[in-house]
Amino acid sequence: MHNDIAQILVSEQEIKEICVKLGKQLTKDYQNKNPLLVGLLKGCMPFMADLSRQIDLKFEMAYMSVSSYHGGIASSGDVKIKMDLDISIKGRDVLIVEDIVDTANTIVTIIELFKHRGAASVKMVTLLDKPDGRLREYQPEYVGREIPKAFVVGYGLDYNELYRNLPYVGVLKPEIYNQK
Ligand SMILES: O=P(O)(O)OC[C@H]1O[C@H](OP(=O)(O)OP(=O)(O)O)[C@H](O)[C@@H]1O
Ligand SMILES: Nc1nc2[nH]cnc2c(=O)[nH]1
Repeated sequence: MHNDIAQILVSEQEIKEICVKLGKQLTKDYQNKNPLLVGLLKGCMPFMADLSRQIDLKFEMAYMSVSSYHGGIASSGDVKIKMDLDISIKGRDVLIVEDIVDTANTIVTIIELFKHRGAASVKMVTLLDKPDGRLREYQPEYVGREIPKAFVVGYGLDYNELYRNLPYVGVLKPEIYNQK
């Protein structure tokens, strides 16, 4: 698997440091609130597991499965809810946890939905932000690392459902895409 990676963009060590830093900030900012962390599956999984253990507060966690990348490396622009939340977010301070913001189609759609459902506040924390990929205007409140406009895999991020288990974030070798 590691042989398919051309370049590591965010190392395992850097990811650990990002989780510690964001965890401290969120602990401070949500001190007197009762936040609900909402992870957007599947990509959020490793980040949510590591980040949540760095937040020194009592909070609930919930998950929603959304997808707009139907295989390959291009957003369809069509955000599908594959599994919805199992709790009400009415009146809650929601913190969405994501692995990446790219076009921002996913996050803008979900924020609109959560506001419509009556959340008291909706903010987001993302491990990666790719500002050059934007198709919609959006600035995440909490960002681990900005990255350039390249398709990345690892630490939750997939290519055709593979590579999510890489412990770092990297760029695939071009021949991997060309095999299809
Ligand atoms: O800003 P955008 O261009 O909308 O891209 C961001 C979304 O893309 C990925 O999800 P994907 O649709 O690939 O589903 P997954 O989490 O199951 O991999 C990622 O986890 C974000 O949810
Ligand atoms: N795996 C992966 N999914 C994404 N979704 C939006 N951008 C990306 C990306 O760079 N890699």
